[in-house]
Amino acid sequence: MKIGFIGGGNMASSIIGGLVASGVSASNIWASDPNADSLAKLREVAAVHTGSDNNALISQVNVVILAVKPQLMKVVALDIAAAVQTHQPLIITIAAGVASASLATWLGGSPAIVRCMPNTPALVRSGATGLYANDQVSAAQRRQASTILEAVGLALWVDNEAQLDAVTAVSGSGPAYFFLVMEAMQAAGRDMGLSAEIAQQLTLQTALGAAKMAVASDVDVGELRRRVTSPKGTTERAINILEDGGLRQLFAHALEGARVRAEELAIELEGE
Ligand SMILES: NC(=O)C1=CN([C@@H]2O[C@H](COP(=O)(O)OP(=O)(O)OC[C@H]3O[C@@H](n4cnc5c(N)ncnc54)[C@H](OP(=O)(O)O)[C@@H]3O)[C@@H](O)[C@H]2O)C=CC1
Ligand SMILES: O=C(O)[C@@H]1CCC=N1
Repeated sequence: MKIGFIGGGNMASSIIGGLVASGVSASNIWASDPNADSLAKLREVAAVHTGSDNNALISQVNVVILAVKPQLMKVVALDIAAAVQTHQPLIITIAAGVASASLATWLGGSPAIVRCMPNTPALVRSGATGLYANDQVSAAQRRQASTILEAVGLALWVDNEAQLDAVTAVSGSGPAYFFLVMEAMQAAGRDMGLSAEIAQQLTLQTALGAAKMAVASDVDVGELRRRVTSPKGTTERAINILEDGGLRQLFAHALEGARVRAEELAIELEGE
């Protein structure tokens, strides 16, 4: 597999780091980006081939990962369309909100497209990615896409593209919800007299420990919560306050808002 990244920013850097750490040779990775600083940072991650010509990259590889900002996707796709039609690589797009049909229209022909939604913990190889393949993607190309995204964490396929909007709401935006909860817990700890440093360390270690336990556990997270909650104890008091405040409904409402916004973004980008 020869893999080319168009756009060599944060996400490209993290995926390249994951690929190399998982045994892919840097000599099989290309990246193109007009930003010389971005390319220099990538070369610090691994000795990949770098350049500024997106079309030259396409002639070298059989998998192209589009990792530019969503708003740039149309102009980049129109520019590489002829080369993609000639060389027929698998196209993997990680841009939020760019529908595979829009991308296929811009590229022309019948391109094999995998659209995916990763998240920022990919930067520390603990990402969660949802993937969708259009009808042109072969079984071998699906395996290639899985291999690439699994290099930076969990990678799960969804059956239809609309489900990527739900993936965006759950795991794409998800790290921000947990960061918000951590911010709130740290602030509450400080308000109760802990130093900022202690409130922060206790909060972060608790988040890490809870996540590790949840992933390793053979019971669901509801049961893990009940095991912390002693009858008439401290946790019960706090949980009751959160439940009475409508936390579950608030989360349902918030995630539905994110899902609807993902739908809106796709329509906005289609029209650009
Ligand atoms: N960060 C996140 O939380 C997530 C990001 N994504 C998606 O990943 C994609 C990349 O995000 P991220 O890595 O954070 O963005 P970055 O801005 O870090 O990287 C994008 C890179 O593309 C470069 N670029 C600009 N124009 C071109 C061009 N014509 N050809 C090639 N490269 C170009 C940019 O250069 P310059 O800086 O000079 O503009 C920049 O180096 C986005 O589409 C985003 O939606 C998906 C899930 C999560
Ligand atoms: O907030 C956003 O729109 C993007 C998509 C998922 C994470 N960040």
